[in-house]
Amino acid sequence: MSDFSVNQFLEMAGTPPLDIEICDVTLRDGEQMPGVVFKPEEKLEIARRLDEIGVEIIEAGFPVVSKSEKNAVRDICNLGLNAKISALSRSRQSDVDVAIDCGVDMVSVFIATSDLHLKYKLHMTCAEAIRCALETVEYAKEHGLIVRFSAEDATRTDFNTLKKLYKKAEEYHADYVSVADTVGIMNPRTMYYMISEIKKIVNIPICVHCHDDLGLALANTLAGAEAGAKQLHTTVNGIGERSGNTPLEELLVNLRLHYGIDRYDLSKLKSISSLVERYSGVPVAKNKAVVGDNAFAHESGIHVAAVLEEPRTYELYSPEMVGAERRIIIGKHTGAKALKYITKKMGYDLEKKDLCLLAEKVKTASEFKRPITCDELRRLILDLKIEFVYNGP
Ligand SMILES: CC(=O)SCCNC(=O)CCNC(=O)[C@H](O)C(C)(C)COP(=O)(O)OP(=O)(O)OC[C@H]1O[C@@H](n2cnc3c(N)ncnc32)[C@H](O)[C@@H]1OP(=O)(O)O
Ligand SMILES: O=C(O)CCC(=O)C(=O)O
Repeated sequence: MSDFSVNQFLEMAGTPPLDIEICDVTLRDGEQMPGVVFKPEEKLEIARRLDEIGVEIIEAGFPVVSKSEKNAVRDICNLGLNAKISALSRSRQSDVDVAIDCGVDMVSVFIATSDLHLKYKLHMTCAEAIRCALETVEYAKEHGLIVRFSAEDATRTDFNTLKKLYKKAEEYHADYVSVADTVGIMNPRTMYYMISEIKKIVNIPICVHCHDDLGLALANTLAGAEAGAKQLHTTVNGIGERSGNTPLEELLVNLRLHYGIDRYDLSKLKSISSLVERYSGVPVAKNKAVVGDNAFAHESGIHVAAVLEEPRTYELYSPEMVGAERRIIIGKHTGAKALKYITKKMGYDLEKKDLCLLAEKVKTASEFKRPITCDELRRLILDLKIEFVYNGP
């Protein structure tokens, strides 16, 4: 039996096959989340885990940020991972030099191209910014690097200017052009349109780097991929600037369920999520898709009764698929069937009428707005003052 239920509308709606790769930027954009600092050894461990999952590219950092950042990027390059290692670089030869020093395979040369950024941040004309970027792309290529050219704030940039710039970057032998939706302004329809149009202009692969300011980063990334974008950017748990980036775990599960891409090891998603949660100090919301504590937790009596017979009734995909576990919670919404299951596991054999009485007690006891622990449940069973068979420890 499959690990997940199939969406019958995929075939009806027509779903294109995707030709994609993942570039995970947890160690760079993820770390730009205010307050997040990964220790060098933590960066290495995250890189190893990303490699085990099978992401094709790891953006290991932005080496000019600090000495320890540079060392960490270098150490990651020396790990001998399967993934290609990339570093971020401003459109400056000196930034590329530091990346080369680290031994990276790839460099992401970026320049902001929107009027807002040119005027208020770079204090450059568009022509000056383009010159800087192209010279840097050329320099990085001359030094044997794979080069991604990224237009920062691409989605708020005059589209004709942007298309010309991407074409130029291709002429300067960039290996990829990147659409950075830096402030998350896009929606799936506009992203699909934008990527489709860029695809008509350039023959090199396109990257999409989406931010979640409107909660659409994942949807926009998928829309970009459907339009033909090759390289999809992610961060573990979606950490990153402001509202964060496209979450790796959500994207990979979508790629599996909706597009049949099964080369990534999804069973490591829960553990990398917990690791990054711990290292970053950014708690994962309980109700977060795929890796939240409640992703496979059930309290409602009707749900639990069904899940105990067949988990797929209320689980789209199995917890095992992503390395998580199913949990049955006891609380206000618990019914007799759930209690039968839980009490049996605790060693009790209670009659139906006693389970109903126990359910009432559980509902009263859980008015303090929290789940009931097994110890509390045991006390409630004793409170019933009934006869029962106990086979527990
Ligand atoms: C969309 C993104 O995520 S972009 C990446 C953002 N990440 C970071 O900023 C990482 C953390 N940053 C840092 O540690 C520091 O800002 C550093 C080391 C990068 C630079 O530090 P400083 O030299 O002190 O510069 P400062 O931060 O004050 O200003 C940024 C400088 O970069 C320049 N700059 C910004 N983007 C680019 C670019 N793509 N290409 C060239 N120059 C750029 C700015 O014009 C400014 O230049 P100036 O100092 O000559 O005025
Ligand atoms: O496109 C990229 O590779 C990075 C740009 C970026 O981090 C952003 O604009 O948010």
